[in-house]
Amino acid sequence: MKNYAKPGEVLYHVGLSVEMLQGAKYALVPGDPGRVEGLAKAVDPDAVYLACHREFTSWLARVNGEPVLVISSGMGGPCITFIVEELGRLGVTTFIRVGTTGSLQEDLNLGDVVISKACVRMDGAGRAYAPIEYPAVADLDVTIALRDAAKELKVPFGLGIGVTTDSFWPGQERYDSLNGYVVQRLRGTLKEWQALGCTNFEMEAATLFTLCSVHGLRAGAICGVVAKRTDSEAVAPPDVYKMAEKRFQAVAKRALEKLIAVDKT
Ligand SMILES: O=P(O)(O)O[C@H]1O[C@H](CO)[C@@H](O)[C@H]1O
Ligand SMILES: O=c1cc[nH]c(=O)[nH]1
Repeated sequence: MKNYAKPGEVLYHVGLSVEMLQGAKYALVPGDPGRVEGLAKAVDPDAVYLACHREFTSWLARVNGEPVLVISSGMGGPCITFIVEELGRLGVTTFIRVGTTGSLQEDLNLGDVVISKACVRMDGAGRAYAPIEYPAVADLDVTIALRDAAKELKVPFGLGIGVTTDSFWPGQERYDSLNGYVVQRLRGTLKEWQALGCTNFEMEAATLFTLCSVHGLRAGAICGVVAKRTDSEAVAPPDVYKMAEKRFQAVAKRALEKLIAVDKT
């Protein structure tokens, strides 16, 4: 039996109650709190601010009349566990991560979007929920909605297996860290993920997928490419981010419309 929140109960970390969510079953989840308002208004110009607790800034939007929560997760696996645990208790059943990423394949360019059908579990938080042999897979319907939306909007996209890490620097084999050092265990991993056909590095999707599968919830992920790791370790300038942001906002909105329509049938 699920441990749902009681009426009037404001959950400790996200600062939200069932009443504030107005029945929202869908959540769009960017990492960055600064991205929430823009995403909420792109989805619904009349979206309203809800709360700001720790890294969790939240707004409520409507898509075809259906309430949709837009809430930041903060960075990394541990942070996104709070989103699944507390929003799950508030009745959210579908989570779409809307983030940024570093691409691993030559044909995934800066500003493109990448949809994850599964992720390699290089995170730590997910291990508290399921042994490492358990796969981090996205929900099929959510993934298809994201793919079809990207196709329809003619947004350049890739779809594949991402790699979720706990560390932006050595975990993603970056040598431009404070001490420039990557532990032996992680040297050569960039090439290996590329050889295995993985699409991208980011830091939350595997944890989200693992927790959602374990809890019987749905999850998907779409990320804009802000670093092209076949070329360099650097993060691209803001104009690239802006282009990616417009694209992932549009795809997320269209995917939600599709998903909501399918769910109603
Ligand atoms: O842009 P967001 O959603 O935060 O996602 C990516 O950006 C952060 C690192 O720069 C990590 O959280 C990573 O997953
Ligand atoms: O290279 C990148 C870019 C964004 N987010 C990541 O986790 N890695």
